[in-house]
Amino acid sequence: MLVEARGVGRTVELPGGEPLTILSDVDLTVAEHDLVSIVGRSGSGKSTLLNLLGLLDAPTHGELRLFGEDTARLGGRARDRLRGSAIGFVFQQFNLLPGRTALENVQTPLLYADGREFWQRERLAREMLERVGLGERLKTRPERLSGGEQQRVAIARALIRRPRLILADEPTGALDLETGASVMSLIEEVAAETGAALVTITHDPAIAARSKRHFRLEAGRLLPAEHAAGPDAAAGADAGARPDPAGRPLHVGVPASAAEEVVV
Ligand SMILES: Nc1ncnc2c1ncn2[C@@H]1O[C@H](COP(=O)(O)OP(=O)(O)OP(=O)(O)O)[C@@H](O)[C@H]1O
Repeated sequence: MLVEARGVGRTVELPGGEPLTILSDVDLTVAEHDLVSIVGRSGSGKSTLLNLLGLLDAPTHGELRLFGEDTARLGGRARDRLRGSAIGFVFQQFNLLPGRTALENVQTPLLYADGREFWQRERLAREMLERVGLGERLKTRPERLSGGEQQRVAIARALIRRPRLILADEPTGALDLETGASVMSLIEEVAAETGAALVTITHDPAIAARSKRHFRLEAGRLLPAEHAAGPDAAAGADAGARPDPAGRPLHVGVPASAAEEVVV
């Protein structure tokens, strides 16, 4: 199992000393090849949960095991190492280094790798950029690429170490509908090739519908999306068959029936 969260929560202390619970009692398991979506209103705790799964923050309650390891037992260096080698992040804002070429951006994670990955970083980065369809833009800087191309560079950078877990936070939030769908297809294809699991946080029901399992966060609690109420409820049972706002059928990467499967 890649992720096993049991009763996971996070409470922070406000400046006045009062506790604020941001997440509580989250139970979640994620296996290889899993495609999980999490929707939720602004402030419901989505980024907080993703930061826990990405070893960027630590839970204050419960048990979080990643790749079989109890994360509470990991020291700082072990966490950094595990994050770098096993987790790939894709963000809404592509977070590319300006002034560096696509090739340089994609190589960045390998600067901290050992052995073959380090020495062959340029070749690996070139292969990855070819894989995402940017083999002709290796020497181009992000500021001269379109949003969709920049996200492809970010995906190549996130996936160059073949992470077992891909965490995507609003990966299509800055892209138009069609570019967003093709970027999602690309992430899903690369995840399928490597057996990685993909956990996507999104406001977009069409993006959520592409997953196999659907959840929503409500005031810090993780619920199956079919129990949802409110504007994001469409990410649950029937989202796979919904037309997009322009009235076209959605390009979904999974059969509509898969969008109905909710497993907790
Ligand atoms: N360190 C912190 N101290 C105090 N409050 C925090 C802290 N981190 C997060 N919060 C609060 O916890 C809630 C959840 O935050 P989080 O960023 O996880 O929400 P989100 O669902 O990702 O929102 P959005 O969709 O707007 O990004 C918010 O109300 C936020 O202000």
